[in-house]
Formats: sequence, C-alpha cells, structure tokens
Amino acid sequence: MAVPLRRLHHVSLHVSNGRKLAYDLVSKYKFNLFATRLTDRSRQVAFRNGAAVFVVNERPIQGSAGLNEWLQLGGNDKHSADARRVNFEKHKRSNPSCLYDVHLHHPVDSVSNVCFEVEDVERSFKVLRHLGCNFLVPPTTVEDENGLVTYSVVKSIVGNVCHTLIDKTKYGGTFLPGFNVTEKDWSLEKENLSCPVTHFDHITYASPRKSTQQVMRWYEKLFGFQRFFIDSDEDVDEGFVVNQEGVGLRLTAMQYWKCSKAGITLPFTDKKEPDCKFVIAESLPQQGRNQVDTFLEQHRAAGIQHVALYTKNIVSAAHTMAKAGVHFFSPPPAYYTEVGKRREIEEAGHDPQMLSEHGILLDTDLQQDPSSQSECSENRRYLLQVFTKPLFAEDTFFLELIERRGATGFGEGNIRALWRSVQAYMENERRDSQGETVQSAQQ
Ligand SMILES: O=C(O)C(=O)Cc1ccc(O)cc1
Ligand SMILES: [Fe+2]
Repeated sequence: MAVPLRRLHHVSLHVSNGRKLAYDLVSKYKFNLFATRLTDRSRQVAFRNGAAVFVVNERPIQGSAGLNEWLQLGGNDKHSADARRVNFEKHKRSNPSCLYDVHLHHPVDSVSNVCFEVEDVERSFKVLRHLGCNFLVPPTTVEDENGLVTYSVVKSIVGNVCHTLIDKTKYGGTFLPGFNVTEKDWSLEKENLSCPVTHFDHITYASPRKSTQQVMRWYEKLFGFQRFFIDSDEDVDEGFVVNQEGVGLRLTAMQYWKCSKAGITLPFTDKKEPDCKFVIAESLPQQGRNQVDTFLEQHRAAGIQHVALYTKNIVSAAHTMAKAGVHFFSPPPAYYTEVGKRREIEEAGHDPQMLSEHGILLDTDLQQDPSSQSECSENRRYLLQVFTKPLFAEDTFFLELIERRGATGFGEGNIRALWRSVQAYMENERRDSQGETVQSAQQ
C-alpha cells in the first residue's frame, strides 16, 4: 500500500546567495517573507503568496556575517527585529544546520525538496522503507510552545529531488517549530491584491531520456500517484509527444488527491480533490537541443525545472511582476498577429495586444464540453500561461504563471512558440558572452 499524501506543504530551494533570492522573491515575484530560522550554520527563510510557500535555504555559511541584512528583510519595525534577534541567539546554540530538509551539497543553485504533509510519519517511514525507499532523515520530532511536528526526508529517484514528509496534526503554530513567524498580515497588502497567486498548480521535472516510466512507477508505488492524461489522444506508454519543427519533448503528467483526516469528512461529501500535479518532461533526440537538455547539463542532474503558480488574474499578476523587474519569455510577435491565434484569443474575450505586452500565451482545449453543441466562446476551455526567465545564474529553474479557464492541460499548443523564444534568448546570451570575451581580449 502506498502512503497517502494530505497536501503539498512547501517547496524548498538551496542556493549559495539566499539574500539575493530573498530580495527577488519579495520585491519582484511578490512573495511575502513570513518566517525565518537563522542560525550560525545556515539560514532558512519562508515566503508565501496565497498557499504557495517557498523555503529558501542558504548553503552552510561560516560565522554569522550578514545577520543584519537578514534582519531587515522581514519588516523594519524594532519589535520584529528584536524578536528575530532573540530567536537567532536561541537557535545559534542548537539544531541541525537544515531543519526539515538536508543540504545535499549540489554544485549549483537548485529547487530540490517538495514537502508533503502526511498523516503519520512513523508509519509512512515503515511502509516506504519496506518498499525500498532511501531515507536521508529518519522520523524526527521538533517542538515549540505551539506543539510538535514530526518529519522525515526521503530521497526520490529524480536527480537531487527529495521529499520531506511532515505531520502537523499536533501543531497549532503558523508555520513550523524552529521558525520565527513575522506577525504582519500580508494578505491585505496592496501588491498581493494585484498579484493574486493562490497555490502551486504543477511542478515540472526535467528528466533524462527514457526515464519517464521509471519515475512514474516510483511515484505510483510509493505515494499512489496516478497518470493524468494531458491530451485525449495521448498514448498510455508514449505520453504527450511534441516532435517536430525543432522541438522534441515528451510530457507525462501525474496527479494525486488531497486526503483529509479519516473520519472527519462524511462519505457523501468526501469529494476527491486533486492537488498540485507533477509533469515529467523528457527530451527526444531527433530535433536537436532543447530546454530540458540545457537544464540537465547546467543543473548537472535531473530535477525540478519549473514550478507553476496558479493565478486568477494572469494579466494583473504578470503586469505587477514585470513592473517590478521580472523578465518573461515572449513568443515571436507573429504569435499574436497570426489569424488563427488572434481569433482564438479574441473569442476567449482577451485582447491580443494586452497579452503580447508580457508574452502571455493562450491555449484552447481542443475537446469541447460534451454537453454543448456549439463552439461559442462561453464553452471553450482554455488556459493562459507565461514563463519567467531563469531565476538562478544557470539556465535552469524558472517560474510559470497559469490561469485556467476550464482547461486542464499544460499549454501543449504553446510549446513550439515558447521554445522559439527560449532559443532566441539563449542565442542572445551566447552572443553577449562572446561579445564580453572579445571585449576582454581586446582590453
Ligand atoms: O509541461 C509543462 O509544465 C509545461 O508548462 C510545458 C513545458 C514543458 C517543458 C518545458 O521545457 C517548457 C514547457
Ligand atoms: Fe508548466
């Protein structure tokens, strides 16, 4: 029997310069810093927008230099700075360098842990170990005045990806014991209203060639994930394949359902609610290099390539982020003027000009609602999506904003347009770096 997951709790990142990423997440991507754990051996800082929570872990540091800079991040009032300082001093004397996670010493910045809530960590540990799972941290309990939390960390079979399994049923605090929560109610901030992210929609892995089936089987066996068909004619074994015009990708999606505590929900109201989906992106050899190959090379392992943030208003969210300095990939301008796409955008009630400003792509589900006879716009299911440029120094991890209007896929129709803009970006970067080399050679 697989271990049922209650819900996704947070996604954690391991970086060398936590301060820079913290600054970007807050000022550009409009996340709110809401909890910190600062010790003399590491810094862990949590950010949220809606139910989407990132924990940034800075790789172990020497001494406590830079503390003052961190203290300024969570609000400048004296009270919260003092509280954080006390917390810092308290935790300096105790605790592992990376609570609820492990430092795997990956050579480049990486998003490497997807933390799930489970019902019973001890039992999950036994079940998963019996199924052959590798644990990096055995069940461990951490407590503070708000109660206790038990967790363990399991290694996945995808590159450096791990999963922390956590039981919060005996915890009444806002985040996790060991973290100092800043008090401010961020949900009322103006910027939150103009950048309305509600939750993680999906997480996409970049996975080596021919690895998809093995990854699927692992998640099926251990956590009861099930196949989610991206497209109605998708082949069970092949997944959704794009293999033409310079793009060779295989996408295969999996889903699991949030499970609530047994006995609380009545059977007739116990509707299965899907949580964040997982997509495995594998590159196919025939069409030359692509974004997945670039990821695997620069990240130096398989791993999390992008995380999609669900928003109810992508135009507003993209506009707010762009104004704050986020760069998005833009498809070739022809995307918005081509007659078919233009009509598709207008029929969905959007303005092609407005979408083109930030590179927002629209993809309509080809399958219409079976209850409708006509193809009129109200019955069309579509999604809007936009991709940011990579967040780290390497061309690896990026974010996606996604607004769904009934469509359940991942923008398969846009992959070619997206890929053309990525290629243009990479060529530009190459030209720039060659330019720099020429310049420095001339100096
Ligand atoms: O599958 C997804 O999550 C997508 O959003 C489509 C996609 C997959 C892989 C890429 O390199 C770029 C886009
Ligand atoms: Fe995606």
